[in-house]
Amino acid sequence: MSTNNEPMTISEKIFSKAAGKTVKAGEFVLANIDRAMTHDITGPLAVDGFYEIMRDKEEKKVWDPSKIVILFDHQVPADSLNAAQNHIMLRKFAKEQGIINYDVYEGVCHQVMPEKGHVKPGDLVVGSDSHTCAYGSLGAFSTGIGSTDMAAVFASGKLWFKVPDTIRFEVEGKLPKHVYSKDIILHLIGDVGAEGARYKAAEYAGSAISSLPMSERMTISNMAIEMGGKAGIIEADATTEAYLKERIPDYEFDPYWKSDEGAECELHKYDISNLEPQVACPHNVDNVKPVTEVEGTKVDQIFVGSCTNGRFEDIEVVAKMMGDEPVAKGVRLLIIPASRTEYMKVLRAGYIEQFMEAGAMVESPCCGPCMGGSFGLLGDGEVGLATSNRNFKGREGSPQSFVYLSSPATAAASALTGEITDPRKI
Ligand SMILES: CC(C)[C@H](C(=O)O)[C@@H](O)C(=O)O
Ligand code: SF4
Repeated sequence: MSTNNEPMTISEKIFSKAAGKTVKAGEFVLANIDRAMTHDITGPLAVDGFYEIMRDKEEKKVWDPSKIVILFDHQVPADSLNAAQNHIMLRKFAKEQGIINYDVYEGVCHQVMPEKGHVKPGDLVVGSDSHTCAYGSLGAFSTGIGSTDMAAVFASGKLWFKVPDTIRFEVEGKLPKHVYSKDIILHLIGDVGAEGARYKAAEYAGSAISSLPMSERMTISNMAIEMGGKAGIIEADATTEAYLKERIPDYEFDPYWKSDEGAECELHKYDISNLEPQVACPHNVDNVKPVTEVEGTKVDQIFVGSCTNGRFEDIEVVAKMMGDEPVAKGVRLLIIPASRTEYMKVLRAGYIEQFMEAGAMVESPCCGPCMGGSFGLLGDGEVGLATSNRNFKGREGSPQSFVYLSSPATAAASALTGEITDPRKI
């Protein structure tokens, strides 16, 4: 795509393809969207906005139904009359327009989108959800937009962007035992802060990233927004290729979709060989401390799930660490696999029986208590530990509650003791 030999970032390459001409960071472009995702919370407003835009048109059709995906995940199964009405409205819209619609049983949007093969390297993807940056784990430029922007995408398939600058995190070293990609991303966010990557495309590279399996890469890309990032990209490699070949029959690896050597970026280097498990403390995601500084904090509820850490691999870590031990007295352990597919893997491995024996609760795939809009809420003064991505005041229920964020391993260790516990000591 490049017309000269200047090195380009992967974001510049993707926006050049989407704009049909070579563009650089800082330029404003009208970009063609490859894929658009919306869900049960932000979808209804996008649909209303779409009809508003189309009000004078005789034919009120979306630009390309095959490029839109509608999912229900935040309030499922419908937990209020309002949610039920929203589901009805979106089902009707999807049917009329011929749009793919994953219903209440399928899972969390950011798990289902990659899982069902809706994203590939080099794509420009938008979703009306802030954690849409998760699909950067597949080498796409993927970002969250508002419902009114989504209405414009439904109508035209295009959206204005400023091509972002790049902030590149080169992470080297081998992860110590019981330390996971969640600890890496919490460490990075704690280091650069909640605004550290504002309107930049975060790129994650280096041996510590390229050695991660897809499940752990998704955790890292998912949380780019918690440092203000517009995207969170990991260039595609053999691991990505193997994941995509199972899902997109005609997928062919294209080495073009990566940042060129020497492309302009703000570079941050890390060595995680001695990284401790990390915990984000109330009430900000960048309030990150090593677990040893917060161990002993009593917890009332532990939530293992969400688009950040609700995959089979995450839940397996918990199952293995807990073994035959019960959940500590007085603690509620809530486990919610991120999708039906992940749930089935957990089921087939025998872990659901193990968790139920241990006194945990296992729920069908959904966002659950992640953003406090559904069930499993925290009451006044309660302390929650979660494997999700946000711990803002009131995020999981009462504004008088406290949410800590950690890896599944730290969550499992804490479920056994009833207090925040260093998984290396179990
Ligand atoms: C409901 C939705 C708008 C929201 C988001 O955009 O992130 C939610 O998914 C969240 O995690 O807070
Ligand atoms: S699991 Fe949480 S972070 Fe992910 S989409 Fe749902 S509410 Fe948002």
